[in-house]
Formats: sequence, structure tokens, C-alpha cells
Amino acid sequence: MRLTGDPSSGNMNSSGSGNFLLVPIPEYPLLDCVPNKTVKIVVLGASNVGKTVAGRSSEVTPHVTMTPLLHQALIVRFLTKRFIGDYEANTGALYSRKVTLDGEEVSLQIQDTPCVALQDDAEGLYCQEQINRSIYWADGYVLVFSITDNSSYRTIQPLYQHIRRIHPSGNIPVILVGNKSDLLRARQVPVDEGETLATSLGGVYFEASARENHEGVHAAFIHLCQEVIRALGGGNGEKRRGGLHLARPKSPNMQELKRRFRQVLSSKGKSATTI
Ligand SMILES: Nc1nc2c(ncn2[C@@H]2O[C@H](COP(=O)(O)OP(=O)(O)OP(=O)(O)O)[C@@H](O)[C@H]2O)c(=O)[nH]1
Repeated sequence: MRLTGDPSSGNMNSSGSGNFLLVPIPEYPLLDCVPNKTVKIVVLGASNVGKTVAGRSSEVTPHVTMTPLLHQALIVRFLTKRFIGDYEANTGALYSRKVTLDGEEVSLQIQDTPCVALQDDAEGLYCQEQINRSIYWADGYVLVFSITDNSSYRTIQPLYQHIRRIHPSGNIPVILVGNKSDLLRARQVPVDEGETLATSLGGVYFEASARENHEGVHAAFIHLCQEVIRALGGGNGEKRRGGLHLARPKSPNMQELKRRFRQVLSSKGKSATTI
């Protein structure tokens, strides 16, 4: 991401006065993606966990408008290596980048989403349709909670079940990220609970701080990319996860027609012999 100011100064927090504008995170033109090597990732979680800055605009555009005293996130940390203190971004932005994974160039697409919330019964989820579409679209899932917020942790299991309902079969590459690991004194979710939950989801647990550390965030995203590549079959881009295949519709009408046709033929044959 480039600032209209001087990004090399590293001073990207919005502590200064007045609004300022970020030009878009440099986009890798979607049409120009590495053929057949695209990894699609969606970042999901409760409100205020630091996944990205979401839920504040319905405009779908990769532009990120910075205003003071707002928020920041993991996606931006991963893409820019920087922590951007306070900003407001667009919900539903799709960021695309070229990354090198195990020596191979891959087009990485990361979908920003609005937050999800537990329903009153704490089992179901309030989940916008836009999120369902993102879940359906994605190859891999970053499930984020804040280690300082137990309720965000409790959202993860229902969220995963929700993904499972959208992709009922097949391998679901997933990582669990406990963000805000810099706030140790405010910790509400112990490390082993994160690990246990991640294992039960078939993923790996990462603790990260979008605020303090790029490496943790980077390691988490890269791990997921590698999992996705594996699940897609060595990066050849084929969608092999059961849930993402639209099953070729059987043709019950054709079969029914054939059956009836046979029935008619055999009954005609019978009647012919009885005549
Ligand atoms: N201390 C600390 N604060 C963080 C970290 N990541 C995000 N925050 C802060 O947490 C708040 C929420 O961050 P957001 O990125 O808006 O969280 P979100 O998950 O996108 O929230 P929604 O927009 O409600 O979906 C902001 O005030 C951030 O500055 C972190 O690693 N450490």
C-alpha cells in the first residue's frame, strides 16, 4: 500500500491532524493473474478483532480511505508489512497480489468482509449475504478472534459450522488467528484453547499482533496459502474441494423419460403378443 504521503518514512499512523487518503493497495490486475494459479482467501471473524476494517461501507472497491481515529488490521499488515493505526476502509474490498510460494508465482486474492455476530442462542450466526458469497467463493479461510475478547473466540466454532454448511464436503483449508497478542495483560483466551479449537477445525493456530508484528501475520497467511495450494492439487488451479464443485446436475427427467419409454415399449410388446 502506498500513501499519498511518504510511506518510506514508516509514519503511517493517522495521529496527525486531518484526513488523508491511501491510494489503493497496489492491485495485481485480476485479468493479469497467473494463469491457473490463484489462491482465494477470505478473512472472517467477529467485530473489532482486527481482521481488517470492515462493515463501514457497502462500496466494493479496493480503495482505502483513511480517516483519523478509526481502525486497522491483519490484511493491511500482511499486504503492506505496516501497521496502520486508524483508518476506515471499504467493506468487501478484494485485494489481489502476486506472491511467490515455494519458488512459484501465485496470484493471491484476499477478500475483506464485514463482521459476523452470534445470535442470541449463541449457536447461529448473523451473517450478511455478502459473507456467504465470499465463503462460497474462497479456497481458504482465515478465522480471526481477539485473544482479549472471549466472545469473539466463541464465534469461531459456529462460523466454521457455517462454512461447512456452504461447503458440506471436502477439505476446507483454514487457519485460526488469535489477534492482539500484544495485549497480554488483557488476555481472555489462553493459547491452549486456541490450539485445541484450531485442531478440532483441522487447522493450525497462530497468535499474531497486527499492531506489533508483521512476521506472525505473514507466517499465518503464507501457511494458509500453502494449504490451499495443496488442497487445490499442487497449485494447478483446479477446484477440487467437493463443496466448490457445482455438481453436474443429473437429468432425472431424461432418465424418467427413458424409463417410461421402455415401459411403453414393453407394454406394446406385451399387447402385441396378446393380440
Ligand atoms: N492492540 C492491538 N489492537 C489492534 C490489533 N489489531 C487491531 N487492533 C485494534 O482493534 C480495533 C479493531 O480493529 P479493526 O481492524 O477495525 O477490527 P475488525 O475486525 O475489522 O472490526 P469490524 O470492522 O467491526 O469488523 C482497532 O481499534 C484496531 O486499532 C492488534 O494486533 N493489537
